Amino acid sequence: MSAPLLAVENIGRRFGGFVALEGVTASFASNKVTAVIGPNGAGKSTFFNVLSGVLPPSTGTMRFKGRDLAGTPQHRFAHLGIARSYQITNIFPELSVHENVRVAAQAFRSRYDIWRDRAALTELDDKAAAALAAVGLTHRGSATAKFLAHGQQRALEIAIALVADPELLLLDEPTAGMGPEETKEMIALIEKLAAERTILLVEHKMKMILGLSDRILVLHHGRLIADGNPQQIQSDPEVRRVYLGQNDGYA
Ligand SMILES: Nc1ncnc2c1ncn2[C@@H]1O[C@H](COP(=O)(O)OP(=O)(O)OP(=O)(O)O)[C@@H](O)[C@H]1O
Repeated sequence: MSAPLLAVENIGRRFGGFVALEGVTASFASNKVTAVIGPNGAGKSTFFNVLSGVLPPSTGTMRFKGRDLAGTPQHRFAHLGIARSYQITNIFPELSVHENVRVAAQAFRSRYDIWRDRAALTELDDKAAAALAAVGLTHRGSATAKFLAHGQQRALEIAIALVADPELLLLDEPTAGMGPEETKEMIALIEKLAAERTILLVEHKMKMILGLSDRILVLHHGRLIADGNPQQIQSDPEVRRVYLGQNDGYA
């Protein structure tokens, strides 16, 4: 078995006296889709925020490709190969779709050579075009971002994350607010992206998770209560007990 892309050990996070995440140990192999699920307040966002460098963990260690991430500032995460999308669409509404991605590509590059020469600009344009192609938005490149449909805005957000060429892509509720058709398109996109990188997602749509994920982690009260493939998770008695009476559609 090859070394995991990301390995976390005994990760915890406190907010004052409140323990939002405790003792989570897991490792993630390359080119797999892993979903993180759990009832409201289970610690999913906190886990994501820790994995993407938004919040430092209070306890535990994280290693990415064998490198200890302790003390790594958030902006370095993308350079190391970890990028994320957010739960709330996070784009510049007045810029064009292409400009949104190019600005991200510009921000990602070394600030010293951005305006160096024409070739550097062409490179940024090419990078933006490749990211848009990867999410199927080439045909909307010149549209003003605010006029995109919700599903396309979420795809644009993913394109923005892709300019860093991440090996690990964290998606926070990528289908939030989507109807069945847009959800189907997003699933197809995630499947396509997963062929070339590792994907971790937080989602509430259980049917989607069971169909899409190679592996599912279940958090409850900040603890990892189950870790397995969709079949194992579906038949796990503790998971069933936790979801009983929840409105997450688990069945
Ligand atoms: N910045 C913070 N300060 C204090 N408490 C926090 C903070 N962020 C999260 N919490 C608490 O930590 C717990 C876990 O929250 P978190 O948002 O990680 O859960 P979640 O599983 O993502 O929930 P949801 O499904 O509702 O988004 C909750 O009780 C929440 O109130």
